[in-house]
This record gives sequence, structure tokens and C-alpha cells, in this order.
Amino acid sequence: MLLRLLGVSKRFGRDWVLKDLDFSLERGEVVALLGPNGSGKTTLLRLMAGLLKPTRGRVERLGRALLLSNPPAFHRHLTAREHLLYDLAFHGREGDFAGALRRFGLPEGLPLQAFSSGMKKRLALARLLLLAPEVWLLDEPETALDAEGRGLLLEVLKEARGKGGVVLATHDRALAERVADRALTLGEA
Ligand SMILES: Nc1ncnc2c1ncn2[C@@H]1O[C@H](COP(=O)(O)OP(=O)(O)OP(=O)(O)O)[C@@H](O)[C@H]1O
Repeated sequence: MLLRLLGVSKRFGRDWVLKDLDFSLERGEVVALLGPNGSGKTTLLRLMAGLLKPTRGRVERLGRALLLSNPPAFHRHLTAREHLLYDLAFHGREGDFAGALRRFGLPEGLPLQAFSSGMKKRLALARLLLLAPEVWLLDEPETALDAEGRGLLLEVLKEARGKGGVVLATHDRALAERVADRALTLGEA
């Protein structure tokens, strides 16, 4: 097992966003996280990543978890090359950043403030592949991607399944049905 949630609840102010949630993620598994706007998908991914603390319950991470947020967050004054070098150093890893940029069709030397939203999404995918976590948490990774970018996303998901487990929040039912083994749906009565 890579990740386990035991009776997790989250409250913001007076509002309970998540209540008594149990969940576990196994190696080799892709789980789609579904539900309408505001149902708590991003909140749940942030809890899984350890970026938020549950109000009640427990989150156990047995593998290294990383979140691809939507939209992805980058230092906008850095170039893609500088950013990937920084990310690799920060996580104490080595990797072929130049090869990753080529594979994802991205320029090395342009500051990220000049990247389109789809280019930023591609860079976020390239970064995740280089950092190769065990728990891959993806928040609407398909948004802003063109057809080629979606193809790259499918490749990333395949590699992620081979390296660990995936939780993928999405509004794209077709994508969920294509890649996920099962779904966790929030906001259902
Ligand atoms: N930091 C916060 N403070 C207060 N309320 C918050 C905070 N973060 C999220 N919420 C609330 O929690 C609820 C769930 O938000 P969340 O972003 O998790 O939903 P979502 O399912 O990811 O939505 P979407 O499909 O629109 O991305 C919303 O009502 C939101 O306003």
C-alpha cells in the first residue's frame, strides 16, 4: 500500500468539505477522483499530499507523494531549464532535464511568465516524470493540453502506474474511463 486515509474529515470555517473518508491506494493503481465543482477534490489531493491537515482522521503516506496542481505553480522569472534544475536539486535527484524538455516540446531558455497555460501544464508533467514520486497526485492534468499534450499525459500516466500509484482528479469522464481502475466520487448523497 502507498497511501491510506482513515476517517478523514476536513472543515473550513463552519463548512465540512469532506466527512469520514476511508481510502487506500495500491502500487500499480490509477484512481479517478470525480465530483462536481466545489465537491472537495483539490482539498482531498492537498490532504493526500500533506499540504493540508485533516480536521479529523489520519493520512498515512507510505510512499513519496507529489501533487501536480491546477494551474501548476512555478517561479515565473526562471526558465524551464533553470526550474527543472532547481526542482531536481531541491528533491536531491538527478535527471535528463534537457531530454524531458525536448520530449514535451518545450523551449529551454524562455522565462516561464512567457509560457502559455498548456506549456505550463506540459512542464508540470515533465517535472513530475523527472521527480518520479511513488504517489502521483494529479489535479485536472488534462486542462489546457492540446491533442499532442493529451498523448503525452497518457504516456505519463502509463509510466506513473509502473512506478507507483495515481490519484487523478478530473471532470473528463472519457479520460477517467480510459485510464482509471476505479473511481472515488465526491459530493454524492
Ligand atoms: N482554504 C480554503 N478556505 C476556505 N474554503 C475552502 C478552502 N479551500 C477550499 N475551500 C472550499 O472547499 C470546497 C471544496 O473546494 P475544492 O477546491 O476542494 O473543490 P473541487 O472539487 O476541487 O472543485 P473544482 O471541480 O471546481 O476544482 C469549496 O466550497 C471551497 O470553497
